[in-house]
Amino acid sequence: MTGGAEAGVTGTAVGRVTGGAAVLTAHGVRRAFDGRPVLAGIDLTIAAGEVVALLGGSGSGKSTLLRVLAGLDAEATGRTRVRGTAAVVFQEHRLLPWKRVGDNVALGLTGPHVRSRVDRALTEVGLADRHRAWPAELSGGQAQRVAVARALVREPDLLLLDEPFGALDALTRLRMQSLLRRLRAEHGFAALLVTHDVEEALLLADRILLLDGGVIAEEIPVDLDPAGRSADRPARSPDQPAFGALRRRLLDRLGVPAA
Ligand SMILES: Nc1ncnc2c1ncn2[C@@H]1O[C@H](COP(=O)(O)OP(=O)(O)OP(=O)(O)O)[C@@H](O)[C@H]1O
Repeated sequence: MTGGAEAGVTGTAVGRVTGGAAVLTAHGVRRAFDGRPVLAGIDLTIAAGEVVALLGGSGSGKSTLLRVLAGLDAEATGRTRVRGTAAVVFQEHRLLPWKRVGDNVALGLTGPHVRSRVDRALTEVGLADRHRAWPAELSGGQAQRVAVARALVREPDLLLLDEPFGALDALTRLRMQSLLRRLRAEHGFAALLVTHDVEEALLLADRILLLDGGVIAEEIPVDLDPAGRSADRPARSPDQPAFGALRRRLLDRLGVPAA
């Protein structure tokens, strides 16, 4: 998906991103359901290559905001702009069950090198040999890897991720988090990650935004080791004291009492 104009939200693809430029800007985004405001004026900028996590309580409007930014909500108002190419990964894999894995990844691609691009993307998510499998033959984690490959094959400047690992078991989720860190280090895409999971936000993000009362109520830079700018740097760990302190601060802010 490329950032494009949708009724109510103006968005224009204006070419590839160059270093340091904002890959996403949103200004004054509002959305109400049945007269009840859910987004009440959101301003947001994501720099090229930056990973931003969007945290907030259940029903705070995280998925609504992501859908607006993805150009999937015609009713929202405000301005959004994506520079370059954006791709979305949802909590459910959304693969077409009647198409083989490779054809799902290739969906909508044109040009002479589709097959090799698809093979490369599947290899990058560890599924080089599942090209001809049907979605029903995959585990939940594998299906979600295919969904990531389908996004990756578009060489996105920005990934919009809506609870992408939320339906996976804890071990698979950890594997997917480290896959995302590695892919980000290799490809340098920016990402907006909607998550319920404070630890996931701290492991992956450069910056955390707290959505509350329809606005970005707080912005917290994650001042820990880089979350994967380079594949060989040690990954962040929940064992680090600074990590624990930030986790506690976020849980307090979300109203989760200390154990
Ligand atoms: N299509 C819709 N019609 C009516 N109300 C909606 C619709 N989509 C979302 N809402 C309402 O908007 C509010 C925000 O929903 P949203 O799914 O964006 O929250 P969320 O922060 O992603 O929640 P969760 O963390 O539980 O997924 C909720 O009160 C929800 O009921």
